[in-house]
Amino acid sequence: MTALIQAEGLHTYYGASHILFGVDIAIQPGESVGLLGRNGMGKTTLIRTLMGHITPTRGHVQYRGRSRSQPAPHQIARMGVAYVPEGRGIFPNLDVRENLLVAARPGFDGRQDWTYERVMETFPRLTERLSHGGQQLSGGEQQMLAIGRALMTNPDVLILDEATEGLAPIIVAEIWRIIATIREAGVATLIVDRNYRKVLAHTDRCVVLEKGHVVETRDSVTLAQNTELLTRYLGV
Ligand SMILES: Nc1ncnc2c1ncn2[C@@H]1O[C@H](COP(=O)(O)OP(=O)(O)OP(=O)(O)O)[C@@H](O)[C@H]1O
Repeated sequence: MTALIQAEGLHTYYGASHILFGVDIAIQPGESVGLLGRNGMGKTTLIRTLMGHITPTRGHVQYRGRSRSQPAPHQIARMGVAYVPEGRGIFPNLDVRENLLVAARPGFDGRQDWTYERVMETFPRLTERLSHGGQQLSGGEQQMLAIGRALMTNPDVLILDEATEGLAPIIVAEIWRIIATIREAGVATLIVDRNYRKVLAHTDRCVVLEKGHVVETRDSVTLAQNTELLTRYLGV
């Protein structure tokens, strides 16, 4: 099986600061992968490198088995990779419906599984807010809209960075329900979230980063039972 994303030996810097040290990570079709590690260990930097927002100084990333040097973020998106960044990224001046429709496009192989109607069914809360502008939505609704927009691109892999950050518990629960629905639909996911228990429960496998190095890759069920490793790498 060809991986949707296969990164090997990534080294990433911000100016003179060396952040990622030879990171390998792969995401297979339909697979749910968690990215764990304490604050500042390089999770967001890795995601931004995979998305082409930062160019690694060494190493390379293949998308569906294809390499090209320094692909732009829009080219990576066209390979079926959707990214919901920390802090969202919706159009504040468009209403909910417009935000979704403007993002709509067929997937990599022409699939159109995620129609406007299906996204609406997945996010019942948004149906009550259709004519609201992006800026009128609550933080949780904005997050749902950001995920909905990503689904409208019919991705094969959805990358979620801190999707539940700063939201009320009832909304957090709703977002995890949505993540489970997306997983059941066969969309691969890469998830970063402070709630490591939830990440372990909603993924097949987790990769642990420590100071820019991958220190563990284990199936999530095994890792959830290994308190020694969780304490060592997550300080819990
Ligand atoms: N734009 C930037 N310029 C310089 N250094 C940065 C920048 N963004 C992040 N860093 C540094 O890079 C390191 C890794 O940060 P990163 O955000 O990738 O970590 P993280 O694991 O996602 O943590 P967090 O959960 O705190 O976001 C940190 O030391 C951080 O201070």
